[in-house]
Amino acid sequence: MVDSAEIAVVGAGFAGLRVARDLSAAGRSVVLLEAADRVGGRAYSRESTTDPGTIVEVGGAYFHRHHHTRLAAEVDRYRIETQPAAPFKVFRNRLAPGEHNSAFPIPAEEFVEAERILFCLVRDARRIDPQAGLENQGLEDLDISARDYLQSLDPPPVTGQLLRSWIWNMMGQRVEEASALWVLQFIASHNYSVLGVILSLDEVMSSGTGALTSAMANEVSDLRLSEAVQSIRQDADRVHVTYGAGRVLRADHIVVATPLNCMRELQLEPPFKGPRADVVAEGHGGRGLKLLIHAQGVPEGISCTGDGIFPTLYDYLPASDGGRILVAFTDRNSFDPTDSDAIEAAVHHYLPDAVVVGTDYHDWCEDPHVRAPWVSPRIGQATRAHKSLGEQHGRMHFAGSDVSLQFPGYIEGALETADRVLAEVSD
Ligand SMILES: Cc1cc2nc3c(=O)[nH]c(=O)nc-3n(C[C@H](O)[C@H](O)[C@H](O)COP(=O)(O)OP(=O)(O)OC[C@H]3O[C@@H](n4cnc5c(N)ncnc54)[C@H](O)[C@@H]3O)c2cc1C
Repeated sequence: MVDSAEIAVVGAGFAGLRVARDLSAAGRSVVLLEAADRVGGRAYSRESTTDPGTIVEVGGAYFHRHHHTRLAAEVDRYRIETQPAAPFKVFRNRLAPGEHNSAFPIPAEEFVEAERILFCLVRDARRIDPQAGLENQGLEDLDISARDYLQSLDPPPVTGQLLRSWIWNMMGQRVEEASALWVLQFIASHNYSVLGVILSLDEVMSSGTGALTSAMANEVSDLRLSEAVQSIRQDADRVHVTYGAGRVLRADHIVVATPLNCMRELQLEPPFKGPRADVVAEGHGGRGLKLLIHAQGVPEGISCTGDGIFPTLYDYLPASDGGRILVAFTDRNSFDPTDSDAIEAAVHHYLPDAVVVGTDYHDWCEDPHVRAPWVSPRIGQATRAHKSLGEQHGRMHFAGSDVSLQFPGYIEGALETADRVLAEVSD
């Protein structure tokens, strides 16, 4: 086994796979080191634990071709079969006061005010240049809690609850903990469209993301699984990478494509300095929890949004027993996914007749190779370090959705940073 390469890549999620595959194709000598025993990282399709034989996504799944063009190109390259996300036909929205059981749940008496709120969101998102980094644009006044920001807009009740529920879902943090600036960044990324964010949950890969990540991995010349990197030291000529049981790999460059919340466990020499060092040490605050709830007695195409401990609960797949597998979003601080009584109560909040058969999930916060689900900064972090998180550090380069400028928190963001890093190491 060689102990040197032109380029070492750390982490075989979408970012690391794309970098290592394209460098392999260009004839560069590359070694991809992955701590887990599988590729894909936070894109993880596997057999359901509640419905054996059914493949489910416990991590990233949804995309929209219009916005997520790099991912669409990968899907097309390997002829990966896709299908529309389950279309919603039945609505149970608990958006106090009352229920609003329609696809567009805003009542007529709120139309004018709802339009004003959407205008304010788009107006404030327009202050963001998604390519510039949030720390460089004088946006500190927006880096406040999403709760305080929404209160300042004074939305009418149903519109306000709808926004709080979706923000909780998309940010993986309650509105009091999530940064309004990060919400606005999502809107800016999706062509300055609020609906663009919600409608980006459009399409899924029929056999799971694993089919795509395996196809990408097959084109990587040297992939080493179950090999965690511990330290990276660089001198004037090379980087020295210590991994596995103390082995050392020498390379001209290294691409670190690990989740942000794992970076503080890597011993880097020289270390980061300034706000970047602080934010890496703190870790981001995303705690999003995606639960796959196998239930009977629920209508096909159900969609629930509202004031429950699950801000959203919606249809995902048919189960083999005639029931449905639903997706619920909440966050790991607010909810214990092992508490089956709490799951039943949370489902009954929207669907009193449902019978819960079982629940499946992956605890990303406890996964030692990931440490958190999708990226969602703590209030005040993004205006201290955003673009700088992905900046080249000598011979070290940084990729991954968590350091993306345009699509952080999405698979597309991982591929976006791979483009940047490929350009850096080609110079
Ligand atoms: C529950 C959930 C739902 C999501 N939903 C969506 C969605 O619907 N649509 C969407 O686009 N995105 C979604 N995302 C986000 C998306 O999955 C991620 O942003 C994306 O997959 C991250 O890719 P990545 O390559 O940046 O990092 P990762 O996929 O996390 O890959 C990083 C890799 O680094 C490895 N690693 C860590 N430390 C080391 C080390 N020391 N040495 C070697 N290897 C190491 C890890 O094992 C991992 O394989 C979701 C994420 C989660 C968790």
